Amino acid sequence: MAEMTTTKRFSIGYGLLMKKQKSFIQDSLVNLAKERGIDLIKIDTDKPLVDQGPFDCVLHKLYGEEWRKQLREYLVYNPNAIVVDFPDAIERLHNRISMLDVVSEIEEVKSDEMASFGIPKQIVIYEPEKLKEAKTWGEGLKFPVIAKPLVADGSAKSHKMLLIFSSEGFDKLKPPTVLQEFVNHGGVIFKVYVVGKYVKCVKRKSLPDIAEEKLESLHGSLSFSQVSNLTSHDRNDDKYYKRMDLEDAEMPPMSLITNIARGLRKAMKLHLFNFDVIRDTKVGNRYLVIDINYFPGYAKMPGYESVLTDFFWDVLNKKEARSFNSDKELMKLVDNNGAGSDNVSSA
Ligand SMILES: O=P(O)(O)O[C@@H]1[C@@H](OP(=O)(O)O)[C@H](OP(=O)(O)O)[C@H](O)[C@H](OP(=O)(O)O)[C@H]1OP(=O)(O)O
Ligand SMILES: Nc1ncnc2c1ncn2[C@@H]1O[C@H](COP(=O)(O)OP(=O)(O)O)[C@@H](O)[C@H]1O
Ligand SMILES: [Mg+2]
Ligand SMILES: [Mg+2]
Repeated sequence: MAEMTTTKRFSIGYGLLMKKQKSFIQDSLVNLAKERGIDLIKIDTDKPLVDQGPFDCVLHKLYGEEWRKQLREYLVYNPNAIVVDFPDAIERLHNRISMLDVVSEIEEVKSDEMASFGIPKQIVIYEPEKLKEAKTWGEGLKFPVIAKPLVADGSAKSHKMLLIFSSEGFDKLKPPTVLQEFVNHGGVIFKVYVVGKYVKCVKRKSLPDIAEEKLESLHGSLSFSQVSNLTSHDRNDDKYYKRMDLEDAEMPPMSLITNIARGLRKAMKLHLFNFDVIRDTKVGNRYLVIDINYFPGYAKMPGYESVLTDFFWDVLNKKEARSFNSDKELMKLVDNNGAGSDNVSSA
């Protein structure tokens, strides 16, 4: 025990919105990290980052040019600090097209023998009027479709969705919008949490299936809060979900899930994210990734304190497979400081 005092301590500065601080920075996490020699320290966003710390690592879920500038500056003065994760890499997840594009980048190599994966058919639209002229409605997209805001920046607006059954439903669209084919998936969604090398898959309830026979009588659109109304009354919201035993739902093959997770982690150069997966009821062993979120609600993950503490420890002791601030990446950040260099997309 006496030796403990000589062990090096590490500090992690966190830059998180109030809501995230409340859910993520719990005493149980702070204390466990402390026992492992890691101090979690709140970053004061009203003060320049360079005047704070020094931190061995900066953990954040903050956006905007001002914050990027702060991070860049911090790295210039603290070149050995580790930033989890880089804004350029995170940004890819703020657009529902680039977000899922990455899935096709890893698709071919990783499809399992027993199961395959991909994304639902989708298109992006800027002018809904054009969709009225039937021909533009191309690429074999079939009703019903889900209209999702193109931008996924965490705002309430970016989570507002419509289920569209016929072209009349386009009237309510506020473009730019992604139209994605609705896929029946048995009312169960799999949320896969990724924390560096760690992968955890949990089940959650989702939108109920829409019977084919029902479709002829369905027109226009429904906002998500109304979705349960379109199914027969025995499937109505709570009652339906209570009866539909989540526990009975079969889990996806873990080998497939970990392969996707590893592929995404490497392709996106991100360490902290989750993704939503559904199983296409029609096909059975086909899995579709529908959403990827940066730094999700980890506190909902069983044993999140030890998973995150292990990850911090690995990062601080350089045990994470991928080196963080490799020269190249640091250069990109620093370069971006100068005028005219906009070639920093993570694609
Ligand atoms: O609020 P929480 O804890 O439910 O976490 C949200 C996530 O829920 P999940 O962990 O997947 O169940 C949520 O995931 P979903 O989009 O619901 O799949 C988002 O990651 C959300 O972040 P943002 O608002 O999109 O920036 C997350 O919200 P923030 O807390 O990061 O704002
Ligand atoms: N293509 C789809 N087919 C069926 N259900 C879907 C589809 N896309 C989304 N959903 C349902 O809508 C919910 C919200 O969509 P998602 O893309 O995850 O948006 P968000 O970023 O707001 O979580 C999902 O959790 C799922 O229940
Ligand atoms: Mg989601
Ligand atoms: Mg999301």
